[in-house]
Amino acid sequence: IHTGVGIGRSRVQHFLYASLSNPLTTPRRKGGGWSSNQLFCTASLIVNRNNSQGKKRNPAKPVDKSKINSNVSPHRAASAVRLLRIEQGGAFADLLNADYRESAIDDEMDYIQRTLGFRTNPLDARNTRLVTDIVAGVVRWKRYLDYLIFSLYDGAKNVKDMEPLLQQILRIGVYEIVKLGMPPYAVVNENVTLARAALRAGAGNMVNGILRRVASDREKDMLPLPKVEGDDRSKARALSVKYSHPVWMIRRWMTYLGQEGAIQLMEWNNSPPSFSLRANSGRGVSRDDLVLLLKKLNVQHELSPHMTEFVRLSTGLQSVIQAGLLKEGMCAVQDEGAGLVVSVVDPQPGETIIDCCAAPGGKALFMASRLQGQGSVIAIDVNQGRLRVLEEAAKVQALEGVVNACQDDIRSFAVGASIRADKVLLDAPCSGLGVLCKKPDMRWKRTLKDLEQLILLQDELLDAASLLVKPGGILVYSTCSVDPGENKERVESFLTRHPEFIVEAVHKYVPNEFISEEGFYTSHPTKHFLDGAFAARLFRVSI
Ligand SMILES: C[S@@+](CC[C@H](N)C(=O)[O-])C[C@H]1O[C@@H](n2cnc3c(N)ncnc32)[C@H](O)[C@@H]1O
Repeated sequence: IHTGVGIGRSRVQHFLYASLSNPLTTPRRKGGGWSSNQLFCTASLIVNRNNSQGKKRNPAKPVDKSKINSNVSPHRAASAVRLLRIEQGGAFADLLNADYRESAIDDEMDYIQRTLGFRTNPLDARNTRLVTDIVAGVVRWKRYLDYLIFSLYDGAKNVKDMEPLLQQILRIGVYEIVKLGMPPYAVVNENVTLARAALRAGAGNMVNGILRRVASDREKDMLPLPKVEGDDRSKARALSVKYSHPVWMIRRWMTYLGQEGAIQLMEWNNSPPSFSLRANSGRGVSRDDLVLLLKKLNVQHELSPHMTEFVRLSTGLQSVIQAGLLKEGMCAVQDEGAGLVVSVVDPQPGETIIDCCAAPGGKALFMASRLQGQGSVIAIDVNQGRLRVLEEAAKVQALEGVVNACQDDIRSFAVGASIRADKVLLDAPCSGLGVLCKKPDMRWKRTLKDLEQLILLQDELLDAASLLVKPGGILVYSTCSVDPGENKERVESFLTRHPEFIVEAVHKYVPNEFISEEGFYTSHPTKHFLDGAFAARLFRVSI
């Protein structure tokens, strides 16, 4: 029996046959737990190593100093370039900022040089955090920022008429003044300098005019805003500017959450996200151990009231990342909303679990850690690149003996397979409408047409996943959406096609506050202050 990740489909099936008749019992590492002494030593080592790494953060390759423009603010130049890359589809808004490799910092400077024609002074840790915050904020507030810019500037009818770099510089400036409340004088000067250096004097003049006008209108509390009035369509259009979301999403939310509910959800999506960490029992790290490490790093935290492995951070995620706790596999960043889906699956040692859409592995690895070294998680995903991330994470978290990755489309896998698992998780591709707070660019990428296509795909994947459940076994269908069309309606439709399944209410598995009247698990951001998530537990009564 193989214990490594990355095996092909036929080997997975062979593995399954073997493990079903003879459950895999990988023993837990002897002495796998960590003493508090070990943990303190580890934390010190990590912190010290990080400090020494910090000294090495100067660019490794020789820099042509003549091309460094030290008048330009590094975080604004980097933000403008990153925003351009996001808009052109080459990057995404990374809130974790987890890439502290020298090469990544070099890459950022290379992009700046290629786009603007010069380098800036290097980004220090504070500047790097500012870039993350500004980029995420500008992406979130894009529609509102553009409304302000084009209400105050009549040279262009709409965004498309303005050159892209100028547009990003203006958005950054307006965001800094209006949403961050930064001193207007500095914001105007710095963004004018950037526009002059990266474009031309005339662009600097335009930035000067618009930002000054924004600053003065804000001072007088006279910033323009459309009135929320008229029929639903007009109201949704005005709300779309005020809360910077696509009209189609607002109209959908107004239908099933009401106008107030839709506004609350948008306010949540526009707020800075908070993060949770899961202590990795795969490496023998308990939540108490993790708490000791966080105390050592002076990171504020509180215990999750819902799950014994989870800790909530108020701030300090960057310190956790820089200290290497993720890289060392001590813990993983995971939202409790997603973690509770694993509680619905309720993995038990010795079980064989198939995760049909497993990558990048958040739930697969948490399920694997709950198996305590006995049993297996077959992690299937159609996307090779994302599956590679899962495989790497399985190694880091010392779970590769339990997780077996397999690249395949679950629809063809299920048709050819004669295997049946104890539990099958289908964490379906979805609109992600429950996690917009953590994914600032997602709201602009999704369309109503996507949602309609995803619903068709979810039905097909559910049909396929159901083939893999043994009689008496469990199928869990989950999403990170708050849309009933992707959640309870998909389950209702599945049950009409599959009378061999019935709903098992999730009372035994998650706290009551998360249980819908139909017996499903639902986490709603504005009710539970977690990511949105949904899971239904379906019991296979017959063959
Ligand atoms: C919501 S994500 C899964 C997240 C994952 N469960 C986790 O916790 O990290 C959905 C995944 O479904 C995969 N997927 C989409 N269509 C698929 C298919 N037909 N067969 C297998 N995987 C598929 C995507 O590649 C994507 O990784």
